[in-house]
Amino acid sequence: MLENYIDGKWKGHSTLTDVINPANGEIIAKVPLSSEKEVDEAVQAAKIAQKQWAKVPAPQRAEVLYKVGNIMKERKEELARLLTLENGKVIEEARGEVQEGIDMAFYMAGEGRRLFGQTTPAELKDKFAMSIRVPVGVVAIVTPWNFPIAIATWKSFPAIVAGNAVIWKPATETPIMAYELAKIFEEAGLPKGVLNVVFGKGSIVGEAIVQHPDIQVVSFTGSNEVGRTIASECGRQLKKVSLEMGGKNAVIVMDDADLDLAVDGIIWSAFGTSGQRCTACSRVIVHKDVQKELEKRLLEKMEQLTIGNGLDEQVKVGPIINQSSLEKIHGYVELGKREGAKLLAGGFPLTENEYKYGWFYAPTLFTNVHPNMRIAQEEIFGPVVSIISVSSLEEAIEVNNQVSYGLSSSIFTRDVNRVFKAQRDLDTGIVYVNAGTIGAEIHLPFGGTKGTGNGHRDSGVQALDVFTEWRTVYVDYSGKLQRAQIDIESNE
Ligand SMILES: NC(=O)c1ccc[n+]([C@@H]2O[C@H](COP(=O)([O-])OP(=O)(O)OC[C@H]3O[C@@H](n4cnc5c(N)ncnc54)[C@H](O)[C@@H]3O)[C@@H](O)[C@H]2O)c1
Ligand SMILES: O=C[C@H](O)CS(=O)(=O)O
Repeated sequence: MLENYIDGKWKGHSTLTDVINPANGEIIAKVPLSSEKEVDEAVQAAKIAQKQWAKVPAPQRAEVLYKVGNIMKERKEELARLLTLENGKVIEEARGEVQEGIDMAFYMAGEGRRLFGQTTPAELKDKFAMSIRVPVGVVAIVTPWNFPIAIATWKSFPAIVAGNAVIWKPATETPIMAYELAKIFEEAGLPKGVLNVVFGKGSIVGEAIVQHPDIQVVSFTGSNEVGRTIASECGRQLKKVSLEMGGKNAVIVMDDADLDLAVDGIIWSAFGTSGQRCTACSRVIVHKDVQKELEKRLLEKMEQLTIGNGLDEQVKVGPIINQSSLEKIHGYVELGKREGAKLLAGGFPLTENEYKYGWFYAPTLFTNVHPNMRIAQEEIFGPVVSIISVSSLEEAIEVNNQVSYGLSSSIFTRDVNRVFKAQRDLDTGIVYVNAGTIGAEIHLPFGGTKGTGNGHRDSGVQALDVFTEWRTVYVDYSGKLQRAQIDIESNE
């Protein structure tokens, strides 16, 4: 039975819901469905804690993150197995996700000794000017089920090292990672109230967070639908909001590409995590001269994919998170057929034998897809790929950019001129060259253009911009009143 973590105490709740292993339908935990009351309790605790936490020197705040990183490292295998149990992703990817969190802990702990501002000459004599980062106060993070620990670390670690207190609402499908991370923070000695975890529905706990007048920042990762609602409420309240949302990512394969490399990149990006990554490849934009050969090699590789329970080391494609996601994916496949795309492989849920009690979908490949079809425009969030044929690099870039999202893109080519044109013209926050669309590193900014975000970034030092304000400080040590903004000569 999981419990909320508020003001350094574990608090049970009378209303609970089941946490289900998507690979076999087993109930693996029960999680609170909290209310506005618990959100307010957490905010009141956070307000008190933050005042003290902000006064702790940043290098000391960072010590807690070093400890968190070390505990995560010691418990890496156990955390990865729990992650596979609640989310379904295959164990090697679960290990990779936990490692992202560990990397983020050490990276952000390093920021405790940097948190750089700027110093600059002042206009006037005997005057000093600088800008420094200051914490915002109480911040909220709202996270999705597809990367339940990594994304939480991308947000909570910069927030905490910068001197804020955090209210975290994890996705109800994957609360175990949140529970474990809170326990790790507790063991690492984080003062009470600096991190508070409130479990519950987005429509209740999420909305209460967004509405709460004492929460200064909402950092959200999830769907566009929810992101828009959050943004409009935050806009009404003039509350800072950082949004990381969906994607419709493409791999471009040019006629000079190493096709085997491109196939490996597509398979990994499209079917890894069963296509349930914001960065997943769901379009392949291929030069017409190599289309047939690419399709042949893709189909051969797809046949070798083992689908099943992610705890089995041989399995490469795990389950879909739940029944409603499975239905959404299948709905898009049926739509693609009606739109006139040609189904080359997959296109159905797996329901027999070992798949009977879980939610599995066969890796699916469409060809003859027109860029305007809905399957080529909308986020499916499952193992479904559409092949679109083009005749030139310019056309490939145009097709890539003709969607309302802008998260990740990739190009396979051996031509350095094409590489430089592509990285200049592809309208996405992340561009890969001769690699698939997934595999972000935590010390670089992560996020996208257009409908994927609102200009903020997770990860990298850029994450600190979400959780800090800039304070500009002028120190006049002349001992007399000097007046800026009037003719400097008159201040002689
Ligand atoms: N760009 C990125 O960095 C990134 C990374 C991972 C996932 N995603 C996106 O996330 C989506 C999948 O995740 P999901 O299904 O968990 O998304 P979701 O939008 O359904 O839920 C995300 C979080 O928001 C909460 N929520 C739901 N309604 C809310 C409301 N009205 N107010 C406040 N909070 C609310 C949910 O409970 C959950 O914790 C996909 O669209 C994927 O592309 C984006
Ligand atoms: O969302 C988290 C992932 O790490 C992003 S990626 O697909 O690996 O780039």
